[in-house]
Amino acid sequence: MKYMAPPPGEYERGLFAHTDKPVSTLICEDQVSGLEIEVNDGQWIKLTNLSPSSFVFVVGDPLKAWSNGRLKSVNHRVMMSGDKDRYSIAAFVIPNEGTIIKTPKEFIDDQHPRLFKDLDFMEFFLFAFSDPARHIDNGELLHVFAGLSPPVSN
Ligand SMILES: O=C(O)CCC(=O)C(=O)O
Ligand SMILES: [Fe+2]
Repeated sequence: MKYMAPPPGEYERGLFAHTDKPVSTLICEDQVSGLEIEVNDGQWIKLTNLSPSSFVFVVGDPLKAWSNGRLKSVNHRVMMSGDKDRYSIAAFVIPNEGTIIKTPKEFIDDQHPRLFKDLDFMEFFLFAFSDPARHIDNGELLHVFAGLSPPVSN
């Protein structure tokens, strides 16, 4: 992906805040940082000074569902500053059509009640990019599609 440098002196959105809809994503960025993650108190942290051989592993919503919420699908975005364009590569894990994401029973007990219904990956993925989903907050899509209880905070 290529993100254009913003106008001089500006701090501009390159990619809107979202959680990933593939099972997981590996991101590699080239020289110019810009990837930010949202932490619990609503603060955004820029991932800076990644070595050129680093990859960022992003847990997607289906992996959060599989792990019964133990793995967090972090909200992230790209913000641009400075005068250089940014290049990144993202490798998405998309399972075969027909794959059902099912929480293993080992992740469910009295302290950790089941949070999500079994979900058909491709149905969820298509829903996430469908017209009705445009009116739903991106971070809520998993809960709207498969949540069994009110959303747990990320
Ligand atoms: O370009 C990046 O570093 C982030 C890309 C990303 O979050 C995505 O494609 O889902
Ligand atoms: Fe992403």
